[in-house]
Amino acid sequence: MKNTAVKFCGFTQLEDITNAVNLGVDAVGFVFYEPSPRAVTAEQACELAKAVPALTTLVALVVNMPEQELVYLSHHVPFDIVQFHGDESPRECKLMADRINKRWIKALRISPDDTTETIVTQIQALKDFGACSVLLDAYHPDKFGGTGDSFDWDKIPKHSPLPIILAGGLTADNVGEAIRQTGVYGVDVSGGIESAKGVKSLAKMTGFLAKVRN
Ligand SMILES: O=C(O)c1ccccc1N[C@@H]1O[C@H](COP(=O)(O)O)[C@@H](O)[C@H]1O
Repeated sequence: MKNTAVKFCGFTQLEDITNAVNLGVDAVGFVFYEPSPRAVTAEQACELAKAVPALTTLVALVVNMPEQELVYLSHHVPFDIVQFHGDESPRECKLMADRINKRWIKALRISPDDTTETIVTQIQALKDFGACSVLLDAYHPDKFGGTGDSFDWDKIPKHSPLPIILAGGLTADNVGEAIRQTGVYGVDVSGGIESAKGVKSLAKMTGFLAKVRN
């Protein structure tokens, strides 16, 4: 039985990162998107990154960030992977990731109009442009992510061109079923492990990881 990789996203507090790392999370994410209640600045992220040990992946989540800002971010925050979570095209993702010499993930926001076939086509395009993984999140008309909404997991391809990270409305109550049903490579959660926006709950992080590992 393979282990499912786990990313916890949207950290704003040093202590929460330390707790997540001690619980054995694979990756932690910082949100660099000002309208988000979980947003951090490059300066704050630089301090928070001190709690991330060498073998835990640090992910920078950005939404339609101008290239110059991303370059600035890459010079100030020691992140490993950039997660594009906006309207960036595969080509734009590649160009920006190449500019900062980082591996990248692209979030696809799955709408009711999407089918397994449209999802596979989009994932193939990301692969062709060099993405290392794809993240599938729920579509929301006014928000880019972190909505707590999930989507129809039946649409997730069983044979994907890239490893799939599932996100959107995951909690300790549904993550076990999500993994059983989809067999995804990894899961990503923000709201489902919080006590308040941007503040993680140790009990919820513990419960979430227990359900993934079991
Ligand atoms: O967390 C945010 O505020 C956010 C803002 C803009 C884009 C993405 C955002 N978060 C990511 O959305 C998914 C799902 O989050 P949730 O578990 O449903 O709360 C996840 O990748 C978050 O990191």
